[in-house]
Formats: sequence, structure tokens, C-alpha cells
Amino acid sequence: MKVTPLAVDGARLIASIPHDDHRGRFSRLFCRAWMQQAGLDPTVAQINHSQSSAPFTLRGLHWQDQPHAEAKLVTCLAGAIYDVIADVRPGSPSFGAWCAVSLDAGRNEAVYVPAGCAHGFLTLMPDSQVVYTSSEPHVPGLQHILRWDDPGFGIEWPARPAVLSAADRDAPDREGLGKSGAVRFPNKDFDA
Ligand SMILES: Cc1cn([C@H]2C[C@H](O)[C@@H](COP(=O)(O)OP(=O)(O)O[C@H]3O[C@@H](C)C(=O)[C@@H](O)[C@H]3O)O2)c(=O)[nH]c1=O
Repeated sequence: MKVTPLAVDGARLIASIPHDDHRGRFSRLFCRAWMQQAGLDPTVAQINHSQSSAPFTLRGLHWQDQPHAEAKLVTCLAGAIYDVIADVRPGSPSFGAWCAVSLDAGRNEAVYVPAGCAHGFLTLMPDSQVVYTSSEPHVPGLQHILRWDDPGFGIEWPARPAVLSAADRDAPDREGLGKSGAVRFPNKDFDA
């Protein structure tokens, strides 16, 4: 396993070592010991399977509040995605930063999303399938959505989304979230 830090504090790109033989390939999608060695949260409350038919389907940017903030380990098992993490954690050394990794099926890579970060992805191919662990159960009342094109974060996407949910399409940007009172952002740090 090779672990590479990403620009958001605590986020990692994890490359699993594949074992190839005449039958095909074996690799670990998740290994508790590897997660522990790398200092990552190995808790698994759910394993989620996300299937998107059309290319340029966007899901995100989502996160869940404490006490159920979720760490996620994200893998693409079919097609390809552009996976994005945005740091919305007040007090984080990388608050306001974002990072992105292209994941495609067959590369045996995964992205670790630290608890409390906003996460989303854009599919790059038809019929893309994403499998991801979540360290906490899904609690709809604790869910937040940040607009994918929030001007404060200025995330560079490889294409405009062609398909997205109404909730994601109508999601507030950072300013709107702050005004709603549901999310507190330390503006001075963000704008610095
Ligand atoms: C996430 C989730 C959704 N659902 C239900 C709620 C809803 O009826 C349906 C679709 O939910 P959503 O529209 O929220 O699905 P989706 O937009 O795919 O949400 C996911 O996006 C990615 C980017 C993430 O990081 C995930 O944590 C999650 O927020 O599935 C569950 O039952 N359990 C779950 O854990």
C-alpha cells in the first residue's frame, strides 16, 4: 500500500498493491490493518454502492455533522470519477482548501475523506460505479450540502455537470449556508 497526502489536511490517496495472475487480479478494497498503520479511521458503519448511468453526473458536495461526521474510503469500480474533497472544518489547518483526484476502475486506488469534510464526485464515463465506506450511519438530519460551484472554494471541475439531484442543484453556497445559521464558517480565515 502506498499512501500519499493530499492538499486537504488528513486526506489521502491510497494505492493498493494488486496481485495479478493467469486468472485475473486480486486487491484489497479495504484493510483495517493498513488503515491503522496509516493513522486513518478504520471504522466502517456502512459500505455504500453508488451507480450513475450518465457521464458527468454530479453528487455533492456533502457532509454530515457531529456526532456522526463521516470518514469515507472511496473507490471507483467501474467507469471513472473526478473525486473532490472540500475542507469545511472550522479550525482545520487547511480550512477553505480543496483537492481532487481522478479515480478509475482498474487503477486500484482509493481516496480517504477525513470526517467533517465536504465530499463529492463527477462521473467521467457512462455507468460509473463507486463503492465507499462510511464510518458513521447515515443521519439525514445532520446532512449538509455545499454548492459544487461555490465561488469561495473555486473548485476546478473537468466539465460542467449534466445530471444532478434537485437538492445538489439548489444547494446554497458558503455564504448561504452561513446565513442559514446551520453552518458556522470562520469567514476571516476563509477569506485570508
Ligand atoms: C447516503 C445515503 C442515502 N440514502 C438514501 C437517501 C435517498 O433516498 C437516496 C439517495 O440519497 P442521496 O441523494 O443523498 O445520494 P447521494 O447524492 O449519492 O449522496 C452521497 O453523495 C456522496 C458524494 C457522498 O459523499 C455520500 O456521503 C452521500 O452523501 O438514498 C440512504 O438510505 N443511505 C445513505 O447512506
